[in-house]
Amino acid sequence: MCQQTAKPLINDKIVFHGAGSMAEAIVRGLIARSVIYADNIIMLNRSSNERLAELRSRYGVIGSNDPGQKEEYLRTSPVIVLAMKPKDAAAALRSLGPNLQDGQLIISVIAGLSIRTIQGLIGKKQPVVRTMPNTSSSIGLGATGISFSKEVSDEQRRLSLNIFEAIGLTSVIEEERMEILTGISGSGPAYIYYMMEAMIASGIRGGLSKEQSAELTVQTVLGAARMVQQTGEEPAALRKKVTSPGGSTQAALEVLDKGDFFETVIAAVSRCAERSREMGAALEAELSAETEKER
Ligand SMILES: NC(=O)C1=CN([C@@H]2O[C@H](COP(=O)(O)OP(=O)(O)OC[C@H]3O[C@@H](n4cnc5c(N)ncnc54)[C@H](OP(=O)(O)O)[C@@H]3O)[C@@H](O)[C@H]2O)C=CC1
Ligand SMILES: O=C(O)[C@@H]1CCC=N1
Repeated sequence: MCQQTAKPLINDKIVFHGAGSMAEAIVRGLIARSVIYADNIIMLNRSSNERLAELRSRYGVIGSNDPGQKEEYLRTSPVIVLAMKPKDAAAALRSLGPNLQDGQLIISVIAGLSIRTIQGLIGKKQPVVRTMPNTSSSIGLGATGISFSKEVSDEQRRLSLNIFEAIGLTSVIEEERMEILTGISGSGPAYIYYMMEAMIASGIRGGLSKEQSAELTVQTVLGAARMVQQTGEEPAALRKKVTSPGGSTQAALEVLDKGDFFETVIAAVSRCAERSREMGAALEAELSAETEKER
């Protein structure tokens, strides 16, 4: 008897234009959740054949560096995810523009790059979804901010949400909030890892083995995040429950406060948002310079 296999949620071909850490995190998450067949995912990069071979063997995706094939994939795929570094985006978008067909959906994960600048560099009012995911998408625990250009159809909106909902939480926001979101959830995993690095190092300095210190730190971070999620209590309320008056936690928090921990984190998030805006402004300036040259 012929076995019925469930159709995956996403049946469109998706091209990843850029095949680095963020593209891999999304692809890994999508494949792990079986929401798309691997051979519907095409990964392109600029030059690294070894990287594409690695991705092909790891996930069964299609990866190509052949200029003719790349052009064909970009011309025909209904969805193109822009996943190169901001510094490479202007050149990539300028050469992409003439190949695009009306209605092909552009999804960007590039920090700072606005919808307006994307459409300007492409030279067309293409439907654009601007997102800011994070690398935890690779294990289905991503947090992605999403904004839509007005050209995005309902169907394309649903498709974009399907992609990012499959790999974590999504939050549809006004585009002007994308930079602050980048400061919280796009770059946020790095702050938590940094904190963990410091906690692990202190455990080792205090005589724990590296393994013990790492294991205890991971479980502590995981447990703390789950506590906030599952109890619904505010982090401040949960912190108070750990902190006995005059006890060891209070002593530790006083040291953090001496280093202005709370305001330092706020300053870091704010600098991250500002840096995203600077990167966006640099790309917008490239667009303006080009428009000026054409006059
Ligand atoms: N890493 C993260 O945590 C997050 C990153 N982002 C955003 O994702 C984007 C990518 O970051 P990340 O994955 O870390 O970067 P990586 O450096 O890991 O990857 C960049 C990729 O882009 C490719 N590339 C460069 N130029 C072109 C081009 N012209 N055409 C096709 N591919 C090209 C590179 O190919 P090659 O190696 O061959 O040059 C490489 O595969 C950035 O814009 C960043 O802002 C967003 C959220 C989180
Ligand atoms: O560091 C960066 O620019 C990117 C954006 C968010 C996370 N990484």
